[in-house]
Amino acid sequence: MTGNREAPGAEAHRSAVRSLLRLWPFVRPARGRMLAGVVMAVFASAMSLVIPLALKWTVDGPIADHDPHGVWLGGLAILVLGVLEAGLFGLRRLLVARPLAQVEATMRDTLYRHLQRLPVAFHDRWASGQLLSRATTDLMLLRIFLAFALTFLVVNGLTIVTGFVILLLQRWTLGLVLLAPVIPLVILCRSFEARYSLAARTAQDQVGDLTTVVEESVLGIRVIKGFGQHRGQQRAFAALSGRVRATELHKARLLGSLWAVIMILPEVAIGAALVLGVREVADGGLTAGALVAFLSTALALRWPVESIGFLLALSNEAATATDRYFEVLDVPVPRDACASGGARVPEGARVSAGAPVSESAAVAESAAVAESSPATESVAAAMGDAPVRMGVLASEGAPTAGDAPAPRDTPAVRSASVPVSAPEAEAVVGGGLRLEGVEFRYPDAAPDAPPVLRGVDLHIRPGETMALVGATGSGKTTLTALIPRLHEATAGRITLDGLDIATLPRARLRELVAVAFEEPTLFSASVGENVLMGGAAAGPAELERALAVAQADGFVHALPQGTATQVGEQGLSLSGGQRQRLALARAVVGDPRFLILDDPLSALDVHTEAQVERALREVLATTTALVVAHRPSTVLLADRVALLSEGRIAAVGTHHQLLRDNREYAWLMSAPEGGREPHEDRQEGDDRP
Ligand SMILES: Nc1ncnc2c1ncn2[C@@H]1O[C@H](COP(=O)(O)OP(=O)(O)OP(=O)(O)O)[C@@H](O)[C@H]1O
Repeated sequence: MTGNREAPGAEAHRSAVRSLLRLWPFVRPARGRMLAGVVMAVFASAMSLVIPLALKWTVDGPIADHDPHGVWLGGLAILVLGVLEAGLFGLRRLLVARPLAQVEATMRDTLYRHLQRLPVAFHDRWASGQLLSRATTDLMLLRIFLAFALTFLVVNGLTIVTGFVILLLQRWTLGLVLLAPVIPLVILCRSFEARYSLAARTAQDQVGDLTTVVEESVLGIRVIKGFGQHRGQQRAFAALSGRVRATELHKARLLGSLWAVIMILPEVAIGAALVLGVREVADGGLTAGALVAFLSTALALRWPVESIGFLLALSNEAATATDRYFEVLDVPVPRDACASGGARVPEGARVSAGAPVSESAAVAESAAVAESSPATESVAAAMGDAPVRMGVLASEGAPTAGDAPAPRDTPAVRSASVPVSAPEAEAVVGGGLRLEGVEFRYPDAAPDAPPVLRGVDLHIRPGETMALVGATGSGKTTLTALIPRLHEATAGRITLDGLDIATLPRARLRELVAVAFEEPTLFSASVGENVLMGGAAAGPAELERALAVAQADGFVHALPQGTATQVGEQGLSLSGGQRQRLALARAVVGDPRFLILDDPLSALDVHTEAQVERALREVLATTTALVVAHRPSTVLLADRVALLSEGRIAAVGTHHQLLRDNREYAWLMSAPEGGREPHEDRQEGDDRP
């Protein structure tokens, strides 16, 4: 993933409260305990307001009357109130910790599931660090807000109101003196909120960019070291990190200035009340005990008032985190992607697309996730809709008439493990893989750029293997990505055994089609788990067969724990050829009806390639396959070859026919002379011979 891709920018003006209200569907299951926590915190704060009253009673009563017994009683009452206050605060923490950890886990789980269901085009557009930071830093900010800031905003707000009522009741003149700073403070807080929320958004986005750079540097460490780019990379990182630092300092300055005013104004007001109060005591208008109680109440309100600054800051950061979270969750998921696994988004949490399911489903799902093993879960989750072992639609249709030779006569009929619906059985008559007038343009392509594919017509008959050949950048990978609907064709239609893939449920489509990509991606799991991702119903026997087909059995069994050996992150502990063979094994393990291979042998040495080709021939004989090929040896696996040129299928025929009749194909398949690459013979901008 590249760091250049952007995440949608911040809305400059939005209400923090409105943003935070969107958390309700997730918070609802914890509402009982959260409310109980607030009640406890209110009681605890009430204790802090009752203590000054006990103090007043002690000073004006037993101390004034020189009653040692009463003084002890007063002291004991104050001690009990203090212990109660501390105990209630501790209990509150215990009460909310578990449900809020669950809220965070559910939100993270929902985000992850949603990401798995979003189309590839979304992942092309979003930088990985932006998604990572939403799933980690932002959710942590939200937990802190829910566990701490939200409760204390309520409790401290109530404490301040109650405290001022008590102060006004005790001595309204002195109470008004303390109330005087409220108006400037409210104005200040409003201006702070607007500025701080912008700074918080910038900081959180910058942390996302920084995460992307760290991730890319770690994954690309070989390239960075190989090209001695560590200093350049370090400079780029330092520049980004400097920007994060500057934003954090800006936030600290904003918070610091708010805090200074929030602390100074009440101190000044308390000082003024003290002077006036002492004068009243001297004039005999007020008892010493009443003044002590008044000032103790005022001092008990210091922390609630002073805390408003950073509670507002935390709330703004949480509102920003909520916006960032829902920016992803609001991206519509293709409807059938939801249907296959269920969109585990609490009711009301998502505003667009896909039918949200109940929050209890989300929680139950999260519990199930927690019980499964991390490795298996991560692999299964990475697959999104883990494929069920493929079945067969029905008997093959006879090859249609055409000018090319008939495919090998090995029928692609196997025992069905997935029930075949009536429409599927009817549709199979026009069997094979067919592309009709297919057009595709990348969503982020320049508006004036021509589509990558325009009017692609191609028919691969049942059981046939078709090689797809074309110049670099001609759109071969793009075309293969349309068949399992990793991207949606912008026009035209693609049918599998006569069924339009646009109407097939995505889960069904993925059962029918298996893909091995040019870049073999492996996950942090065992070799066996990586391969078995290609066939949920496949067992040890299928695993062994797939490894043998991909000529991977030799090296896999030589690994310390055989198929149970863990491959490192992204399979980097294996060679490129080994990874490619495992990716191939994964594609064939589910015995797929349609097999799409994107240059599957590119990283193999000639001897291994020859061995893999031999084994692949057996697999290809029983499937309908499209194989992207750059080399004659790979092309020879196919019955026919399609030449992709300028976004269209320019020619279809056997390898030898095309070599003879098509200059572009002959040029693409010819070995470079004298070490010169074919494109060196051409003019700049000319992609054809
Ligand atoms: N995500 C994307 N967004 C925009 N354009 C893209 C994207 N992916 C590929 N392209 C463009 O689409 C065109 C076809 O790319 P594609 O990868 O399909 O070619 P290819 O024939 O498979 O090339 P190669 O033989 O080098 O693998 C290229 O011009 C490429 O720049």
